[in-house]
This record gives sequence, structure tokens and C-alpha cells, in this order.
Amino acid sequence: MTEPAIRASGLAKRYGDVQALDDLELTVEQGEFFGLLGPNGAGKTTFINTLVGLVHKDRGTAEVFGFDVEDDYREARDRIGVAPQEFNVDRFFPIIEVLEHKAGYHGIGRKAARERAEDALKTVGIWDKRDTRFDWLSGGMKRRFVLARALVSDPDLLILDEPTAGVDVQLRHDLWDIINRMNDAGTTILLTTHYIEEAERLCDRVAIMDDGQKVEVATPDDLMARGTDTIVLDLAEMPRTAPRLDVEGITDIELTDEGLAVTAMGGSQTAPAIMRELEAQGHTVTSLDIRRASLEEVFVDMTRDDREYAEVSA
Ligand SMILES: Nc1ncnc2c1ncn2[C@@H]1O[C@H](COP(=O)(O)OP(=O)(O)OP(=O)(O)O)[C@@H](O)[C@H]1O
Repeated sequence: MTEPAIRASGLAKRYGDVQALDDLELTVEQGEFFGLLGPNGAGKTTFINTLVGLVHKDRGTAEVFGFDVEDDYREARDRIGVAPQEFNVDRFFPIIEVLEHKAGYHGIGRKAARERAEDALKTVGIWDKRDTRFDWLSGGMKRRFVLARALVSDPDLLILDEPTAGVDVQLRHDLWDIINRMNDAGTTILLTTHYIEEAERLCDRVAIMDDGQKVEVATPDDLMARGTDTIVLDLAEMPRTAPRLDVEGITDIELTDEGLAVTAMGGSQTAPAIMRELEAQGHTVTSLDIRRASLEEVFVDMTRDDREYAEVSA
């Protein structure tokens, strides 16, 4: 049986009053492109830092390809490439040397390390900057470099903590391309992002985290299917008031400037029944448009912040 790329069980970490990880259970299979979503402070970075040995858990277990991240630190750590949210790069050496050192740290010999460093810089498109220091790179190039550093050890698990925060559209697409190619070649990807659309587009499955716990794990499509869709219908003659429709799953019916707007769970399944019911009532439907709930809407619903309310009422 193949070990999962990541297995966390009962994982807990507390900082003073804050339970950053609260008995987290999470499994990421080998080869997956896995998204980790959650509002600020949900515990995503703490989880990542636990996997790479920067944070010591209080309780529970975390394994990477079957290696315990603390007991088998070396084996686990050598399999992970991480592009962290905060840049923590050696600023005194040309970037190609920084990459060579990094490869060396993971036990790769001098000659191979040089080749890896060259390949990584070419992959992310900053080969011509190889002799430059990190501080002298532009913001976008810094992002590219941090990805190169994550790639240089040829990791089986690539962890990306908000890799596209604040980058322009062109770079975002370049980064997606590179990451997708890595994933196609078999690398497992763990991605955190606040761009929900990015997760929807790239990830096989996403976990939604809140308050140090996993709220849900599913494919983006499955999650979106749980949201309410809006079906906008144009009728040959608009009635003065919204008709009553006896169809299961409908949560609201409204007359709007655009037409009759019906909100319903699973819009594409409900739409035919809505049309039949309207026709049975003597209406003629001239057009129909289904607007699916976005992953973003579902995400906001699942992580709606009731903590503010608790603080106010306390
Ligand atoms: N070193 C630390 N000392 C004290 N508290 C910490 C520390 N690191 C994280 N925390 C707290 O733990 C909680 C989880 O933080 P974490 O950075 O893991 O969240 P996150 O999901 O990555 O958030 P973001 O989306 O903002 O990056 C937060 O309340 C944070 O303030």
C-alpha cells in the first residue's frame, strides 16, 4: 500500500490562548494537487511549519510519505520543497549559490547541486539573474526564486504558502504553469491561497480549515454543488408578482430587472422542474440562465465568522 504524501492525525498546537491547530485530521494522497483554504489565522501556516520541522506540535502525529516529521525528521524533510509566505533567503550570495547550498543541505553532491540550481533557475525563468543577490531582484523575481529554491531538491511534496499573493496576472499564470507541470510529473502539491478561484481552477481536492480544524474536504465541484445557484428565467409575459413554485430545493423566488430569479440548491437539476411548473401555470419561458454558486460563496458560508459575535456579546 502506498503511504499518503501527508497524514496528520490529532495534530494540536497552542500559542498562549490561541489553539492554532486543534486536533487536525488531514490526509493528502500521493500525486494530488491539494488546496488548503481558510480565513486568516485558521492555522494553515502553522500546519505547514509543523510538516517542515519549524514548529513543534503539542500532540498528535504528522507523517510525510510515512515518515514522522519529528522522529524521522531527515527523511521527511528531504522529500519536501517549501515556498514559504515570508521570504527567508540568504541575502549575501548570488542566487545560484543560494540554490547550490540548499541542494547541498539536502545531501546532493556538488556537481549535481550545480546542475539542479541551473535547472531550477531556468524552470522559473530567472536564469539571466543567476549572479544577482536576492535583495536586488524585483518582487516578481523574488517569487520565482522562492519557487526555484523549493524545486532545487527535486521534492516529492511541494508546499506553496500563498505563492501568488500580490503578483501580476502574467506571473500568476507562469507560476500556475510551472506548478501544474510539476504535478503532472507526479509531484504532490499542497497549496494555500486566499484566491479561491485559484484553488477552484488548480486543485483536485481542497480542505477548508477554520480555527485550527478541518471543516471540510472535497473536490471544488462537490463543494460548489452544495451552494445555492440562481436560475434567471425570462418569461414571454412577466407576471406582476413572483409565482409560487412547488419544486423541491428552491430557497427564494424573486422578480428582478433581469427576469424571474429563482435560487435553489443544485440549479442544473432543479431547472427542468422549475420550467415544467411554470409552463403548467401557463407561462412561456423564453430564456434560462443558471448562475452557479462560486467556491468563494460556499467558502464564505462555511467559515462565516461567528467569533466576532461571540466577542461582542461576551
Ligand atoms: N509564533 C506564534 N506565536 C503566537 N501565536 C502564533 C504564532 N504563530 C501563529 N500564531 C497564531 O496562531 C493562529 C494561526 O496562525 P497561522 O499563521 O497558522 O494562520 P494562517 O491560516 O496561516 O493565516 P493566514 O491566512 O493569515 O496566513 C493565529 O491566531 C496566529 O496569531
